[in-house]
Amino acid sequence: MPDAKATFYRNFFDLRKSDTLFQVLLNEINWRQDRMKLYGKEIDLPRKTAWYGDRGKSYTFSGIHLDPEPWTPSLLEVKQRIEAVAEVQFNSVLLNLYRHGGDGISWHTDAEPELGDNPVIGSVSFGGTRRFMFRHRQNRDLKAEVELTHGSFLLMAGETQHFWQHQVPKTARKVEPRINLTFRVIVD
Ligand SMILES: O=C(O)CCC(=O)C(=O)O
Ligand SMILES: [Fe+2]
Repeated sequence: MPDAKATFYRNFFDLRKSDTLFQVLLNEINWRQDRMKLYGKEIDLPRKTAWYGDRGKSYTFSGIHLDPEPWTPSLLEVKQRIEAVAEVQFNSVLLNLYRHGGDGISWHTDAEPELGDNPVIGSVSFGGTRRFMFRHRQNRDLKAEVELTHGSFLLMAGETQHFWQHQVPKTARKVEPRINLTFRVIVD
């Protein structure tokens, strides 16, 4: 991918660890149903979300203001493992729960001002495989995609968020529930 710095690690967590983390996160995370404005109407986001992190690192996402809940042991375990390769210290994580194929996230960049200029985003997936698609903002013919499998880790850095949008499309196929964790660095 030109104008990007993205690295994919397929089996970053082994199967046993991934199975455990999926179950623990499904049960222990305080999943919320957030809403967003779409053409003047309030609608449910097509996924459940949660926001955990260091105290005081609050964040605005799609017009929703989120205060972080305190780290849990399993979140800290995942954070430590990915920090070893990401070479940054993450201070917060946005979690997404895609319950079925009707859940997804549409085209966007992770370019909120809280993230600074060239954000490092560490994205970990557990559960059902979903497509993760990229498209270049200036040249829409430039595309890339990766299957985000159980236990995988996608690291995005450098100018990726300036030049590339991403999405997890909804699908009519039968897919298992999926948990995604996007670790971020909120700068103050
Ligand atoms: O579920 C994913 O893999 C992507 C989530 C995402 O793009 C986000 O939360 O900003
Ligand atoms: Fe994103």
